[in-house]
Amino acid sequence: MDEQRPADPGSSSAARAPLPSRAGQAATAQPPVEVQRAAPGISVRGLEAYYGDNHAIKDVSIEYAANRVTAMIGPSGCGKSTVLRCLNRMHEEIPKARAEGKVLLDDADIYAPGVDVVAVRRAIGMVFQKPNPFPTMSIFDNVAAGLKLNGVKGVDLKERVEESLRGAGLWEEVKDRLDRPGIGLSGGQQQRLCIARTIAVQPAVILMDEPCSALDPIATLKVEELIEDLKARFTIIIVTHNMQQAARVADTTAFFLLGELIEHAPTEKVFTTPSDERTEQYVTGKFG
Ligand SMILES: Nc1ncnc2c1ncn2[C@@H]1O[C@H](COP(=O)(O)OP(=O)(O)OP(=O)(O)O)[C@@H](O)[C@H]1O
Repeated sequence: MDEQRPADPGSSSAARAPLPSRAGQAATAQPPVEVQRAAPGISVRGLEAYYGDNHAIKDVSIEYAANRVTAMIGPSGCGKSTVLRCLNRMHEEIPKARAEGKVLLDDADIYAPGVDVVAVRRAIGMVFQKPNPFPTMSIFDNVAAGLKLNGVKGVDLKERVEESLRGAGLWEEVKDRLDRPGIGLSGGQQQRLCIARTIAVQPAVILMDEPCSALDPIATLKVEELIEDLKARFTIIIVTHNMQQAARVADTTAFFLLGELIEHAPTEKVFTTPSDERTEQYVTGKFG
């Protein structure tokens, strides 16, 4: 990592505050978020990740600020998805894959011995590239399944499903056909259904791995608007290949190259006056 780069935005106490100050973010024009529910940030220290002998992630330290959207960008194979999967311990599900280092969620290391991995994934939910509703289930059951799979008990299912579909901006479109199959929805609606399934569990953080790459421009816009709304209640970390998308949705952007974090700064700075030459070459399309 470049020692000369500016301090990570959202670092230390800023990541914990309900309304994190945006130190060094004067260049960003975005208004402050009206936080409806304070979510913790994630602090990564010295993360190393391997696939067998392949040392894919090298000494990554980064602060993902609370109630903010952080985008991770970089050329194919630079390690964005691997870092993302390390943030909720999905990486270790891949045979021969392992990770070292600390990932702190509100000061608790999710890699500490004895940590309940199911609880980690409940707190840090994930939305995937391709919408993946359960094919045999209704719209209602798809959302309720998120709760059942995560062992959430004692909630009013109907209430939580409605609240989650509203939160995902889908309620008005599906309220009269909750018993119809989830896969009968359009691609964009399916992705919002998957987001509803994720938020039904009330995680603190939502990880998104290229959530719009299978969607058309209109569906993409809806999901991007949704991401903007969701940060009032969740901390959002998104991997995207699309630099315009990062510029539209992210408060801060992290640029990765060959498994290393090169630069993490307010999005506008990354795209206009990056500190590292490699970032500049990437964002101006000179490689990648
Ligand atoms: N399941 C896997 N098994 C072995 N190696 C993997 C696996 N997934 C990723 N890798 C390797 O880890 C490195 C980082 O890959 P990763 O998928 O995290 O990059 P990425 O930036 O998300 O790429 P892309 O933008 O193409 O999705 C690459 O060298 C890749 O080949």
